[in-house]
Amino acid sequence: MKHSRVVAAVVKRGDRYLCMRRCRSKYAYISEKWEFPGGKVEPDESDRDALRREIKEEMDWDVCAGEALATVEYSYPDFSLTLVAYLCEAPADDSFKLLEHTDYCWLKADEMLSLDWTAADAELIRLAWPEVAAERHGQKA
Ligand SMILES: Nc1nc2c([nH]c(=O)n2[C@@H]2O[C@H](COP(=O)(O)OP(=O)(O)OP(=O)(O)O)[C@@H](O)[C@H]2O)c(=O)[nH]1
Repeated sequence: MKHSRVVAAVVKRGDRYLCMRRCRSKYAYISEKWEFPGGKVEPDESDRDALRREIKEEMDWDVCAGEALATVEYSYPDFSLTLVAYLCEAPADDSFKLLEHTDYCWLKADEMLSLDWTAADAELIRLAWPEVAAERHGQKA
């Protein structure tokens, strides 16, 4: 099974985070799901360089990765990944484009789990904001 290292930017502006919706994909389990912007790290590339490159490519936006927020190991039916999320302050210029996504929104941490995330991202959110996951679990019980 193919394994990739994937970096994702959790872009923060005030108390909200940037959530992006993927395009349709041949794999139903990631098709049109919500994710954080980013992509695969190429051989000999650092996480931070990969993040800067991917966000430039898919949003024409200049984002600089800050501290690592959380790492998730996840296996989908056809491939596996190590997903590393970095916290990033939103640049003052927020004129990004949707070159590879179909939608976006800025949500507070306690609102994020209302979206239909990829399974890896749902796990990442629970790991990064455990209080939000606990609160949501409590509401459901
Ligand atoms: N960018 C991104 N990808 C994610 C996240 N969560 C997650 O499971 N993935 C998966 O990780 C893989 C990243 O691939 P990608 O398509 O975004 O990146 P890429 O442009 O480098 O890949 P490509 O050149 O093969 O198309 C996809 O299979 C995607 O579904 C996430 O939060 N952000």
